[in-house]
Order: sequence, then C-alpha cells, then structure tokens
Amino acid sequence: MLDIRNVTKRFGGLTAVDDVTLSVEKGQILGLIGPNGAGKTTLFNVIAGTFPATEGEVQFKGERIDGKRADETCVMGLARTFQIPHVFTSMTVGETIMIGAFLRQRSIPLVRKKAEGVALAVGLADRFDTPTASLTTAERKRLEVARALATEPDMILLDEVMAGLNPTEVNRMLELVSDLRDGGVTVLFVEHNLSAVMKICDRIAVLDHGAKIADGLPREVMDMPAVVEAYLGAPATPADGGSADAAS
Ligand SMILES: Nc1ncnc2c1ncn2[C@@H]1O[C@H](COP(=O)(O)OP(=O)(O)OP(=O)(O)O)[C@@H](O)[C@H]1O
Repeated sequence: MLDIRNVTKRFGGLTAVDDVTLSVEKGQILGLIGPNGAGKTTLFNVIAGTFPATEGEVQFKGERIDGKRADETCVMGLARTFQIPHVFTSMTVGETIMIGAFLRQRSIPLVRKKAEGVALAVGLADRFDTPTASLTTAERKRLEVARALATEPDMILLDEVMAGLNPTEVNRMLELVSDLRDGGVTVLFVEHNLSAVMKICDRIAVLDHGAKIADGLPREVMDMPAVVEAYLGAPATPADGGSADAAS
C-alpha cells in the first residue's frame, strides 16, 4: 500500500531522516516510534506531502506521491490527522466532518448523511451539532480522525492521536483505530505512547537519529538491544563510573 524508499530529509546541515526504507501492507497497522527528535514527524510530513524528501521516493498504491500536494494524495485515498487538531472553532462537529466528506460528494444531503455515519463510528454522534470550541481534547482528537475518515481513505496517517488523553480515552481511541483496520483502512501511526502501540500494531518500525534501527513484530522489536538502547541509553559500564551489573 505504502512504500518508502531510501528517503532522506535534510534541513540545512541536519539530517532529520536518514535513508529510510519502509513498507506498510494493505490492512496493517504500522506503528512508527522513536525517541524525541528521531525524525518521526519529519518522515510523516514527507509521506503526507507537507514538504518533499531531499532524496528517495514514496509510493502509494504503486504511484509516486513525493512532490504531490496533500490534497492530491488525499484524493488518491491517503488521509492524515494533525498532532494539534486543526479545528475551526466557529464550526460544529458535523460541519467539520462534512468538510472531509465534500472530497467525494457534492450533494449536501448525502454529505451530511456520510458525516453522520462517521460521527457515529467515532463516538461523536451526540456532539454532531456542538460547536468544536466546546469539545474536550479527546473529542477533538476523535474529530480529527473523523474528518480524515470522511474522505473515505484507503490509508490513514495518525499523528500522535493519543497525546493528552487519559487512560480511558486512550482505550477508546485504540478501539477506534482497531475498528478502522477492521473496516479495511490501512493505518500508519506515529506515537509516543508505547503501551498503546504495543496493544494494537501489527508491526512496529523504530527510528533513531533519523535512521530506521528496527522493523518487525511489536514484541520482537521492543526486545531488540538497539531499541532498548535508543530509549534508555547505553547500559552503564565501569569505565563510565557506573556498573554494568544491574544487581549491584
Ligand atoms: N523544519 C525544520 N527545520 C529544521 N530542523 C527541523 C525541522 N523539523 C524538524 N527538525 C529537526 O529534525 C530532527 C527530527 O525532528 P522530528 O520532529 O522529525 O523528530 P520526532 O521523532 O518527531 O520528535 P518528537 O518525538 O520530539 O516529536 C530534530 O533534530 C528536529 O530539531
């Protein structure tokens, strides 16, 4: 579904993404994780068309999308959410979802019907006529997913949809993401919340200093020494003045 081939992104002298190759298969949930500054958001933005890669290419459904605008890739079936929800506070939940639905449909009654269905799917049906300004953080995150879903994507890119949610809200969001996959939507999800990632991802890819250091099944990846080291730092050695023996 999505093929990232040897993508490098430099900002001046800084290599934010370093020769990353990664594929997401149809129907999978792939979690993209890594410590702060690892390059996750930069790679996400290259895929989503926010800015071009310096080198390499990105293909979606067999067609090159690097260099295409976000609205063009959205028409092709690749939707995204934003880390900080982009909501127009003067609009209602229903109107915001309808913006997404207008991508495929011009008839207002049909667009409204579509938006109502999506609101129901994300648990916002009872907030349909509520101004977005009065939503909670968790509701705004679900609204972000709803607006993307209303574009009828084959694949959705989720940017830290768990950030700022409490454990109950995280569980609701996890159910929603699983439902997306069960509904046939492929998911790439950039996330800081590792336990959430472990629960629902079919595969995990790990970035560190811009490079991909691991890619595989969640349990396998989290046990890899390179991944443990990227998150926790290298184990202390006697030469550091510490001890390599955890028991001492
Ligand atoms: N527009 C930019 N201009 C210059 N440097 C940038 C820009 N965007 C990101 N960077 C740098 O690229 C590196 C990777 O940043 P990025 O935000 O992609 O990492 P991240 O893994 O998403 O981090 P976090 O988890 O903290 O959000 C960092 O060193 C960052 O400072």
